[in-house]
Amino acid sequence: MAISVAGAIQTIIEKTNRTNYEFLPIEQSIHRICAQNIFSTHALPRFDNSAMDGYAIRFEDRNVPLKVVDTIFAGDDKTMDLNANECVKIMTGAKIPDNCTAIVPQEDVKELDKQTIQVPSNIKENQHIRYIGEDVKLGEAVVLEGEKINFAKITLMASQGITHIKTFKKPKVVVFASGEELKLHYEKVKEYQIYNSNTPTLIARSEEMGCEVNFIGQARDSVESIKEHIENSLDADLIITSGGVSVGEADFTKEAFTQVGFESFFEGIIVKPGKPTIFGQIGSTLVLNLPGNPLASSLIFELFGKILIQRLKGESSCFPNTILGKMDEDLKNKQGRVTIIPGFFNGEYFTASQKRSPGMVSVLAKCNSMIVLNEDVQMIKKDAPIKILPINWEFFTDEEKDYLTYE
Ligand SMILES: Nc1nc2c(c(=O)[nH]1)N[C@H]1C(S)=C(S)[C@@H](COP(=O)(O)OP(=O)(O)OC[C@H]3O[C@@H](n4cnc5c(N)ncnc54)[C@H](O)[C@@H]3O)O[C@H]1N2
Ligand code: MOO
Repeated sequence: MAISVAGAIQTIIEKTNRTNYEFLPIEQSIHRICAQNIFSTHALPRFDNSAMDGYAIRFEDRNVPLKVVDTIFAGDDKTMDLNANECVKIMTGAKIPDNCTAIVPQEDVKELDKQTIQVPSNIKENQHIRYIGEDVKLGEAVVLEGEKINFAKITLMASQGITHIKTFKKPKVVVFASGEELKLHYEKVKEYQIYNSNTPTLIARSEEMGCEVNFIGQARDSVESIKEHIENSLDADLIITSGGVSVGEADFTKEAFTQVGFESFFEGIIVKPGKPTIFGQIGSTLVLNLPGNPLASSLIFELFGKILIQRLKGESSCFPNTILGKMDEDLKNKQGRVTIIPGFFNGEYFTASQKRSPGMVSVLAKCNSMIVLNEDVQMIKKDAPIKILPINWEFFTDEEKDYLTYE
């Protein structure tokens, strides 16, 4: 029985989670998912310090000549108090005297003689002081379980003296396809054969998403061959196949999966394209059977496969997020199923791809995003607000844009 889009997502979330972990040096943890809660053990700044090279003074002394009694450098371990009408020369990052209430930058100060300075009277109390804990408080969350490690989290961890971090292991994914008409790209094709473009696509996309992907060749269209490929893949967390899920007479995928103890969670999603998608498991290995049609298989991977992999990675952000844009021209739609429309978003307008039949191969090479229309949508008017889901998305463009924000 085919399931709704929302039901399919719910099932994927319920059936998928992550527990295996490994410890990594923080520099190698980039793009991995944190498997522990880390809280700060050092406040940042660790102590009140100067943000400028200049003079540390008591604010109440700003109108009188000040005697320079000492110099404090960053890294000095000096604890002191200022007496009335005294100041110290101080460097950026150096610990300030306990009762210092303003730093005056060197260039704002008038030297009266070698030992005496006068500061401008219009300075502000607490200026140029970086206070303990204003950046990171003691006990504040640094990285939480389920968060993705990016360069900025590495900054935070390094600033806390953390050397290693518990991360979820990369999900192990196996990708293969079946079909007598298919040849892999390094093989010779006869006139009646085509290249298998789905397997390399799904391998690349899974790898891009942070999986450890194994390539195990291609099954022939026979139950025995597909079974052999499945049995060889049962140490994986996820098997992704494409093709053979429909009702054709040469579609042996279902039969082969049944024979190795496949339990299905759903068979078919009420979505266009990609309705014949199947999701289930064999033992502890999850299985996503995508349709053979190349565009259908890629779009289903984008909407459902990515959620599945986010979950397998242990990432708490696993639901698709959207960006608001506008439709660049009227778009007609056939009602009945939730429909995935690939297209190109230029930062303001979304242009639906003219080519989008499920069997096409070339479509996503010219797209960077998609929209997902509810089943009752007949028409999206030009300029209507729409929710855009990124696909190939890096925030760069080939035309130079004015990126400044104006009042
Ligand atoms: N009578 C029906 N026929 C079909 C139905 C249906 O409901 N009733 N559904 C159609 C839909 S929708 C889809 S999607 C396809 C799904 O078919 P399969 O998943 O069984 O895929 P195949 O039959 O093996 O192939 C379909 C198509 O895609 C090409 N293909 C397959 N694998 C690859 C690959 N790895 N790389 C590139 N191209 C691939 C294959 O040559 C076929 O052209 O079924 C419809 N039919
Ligand atoms: O679902 Mo199949 O949608 O034609 O490609």
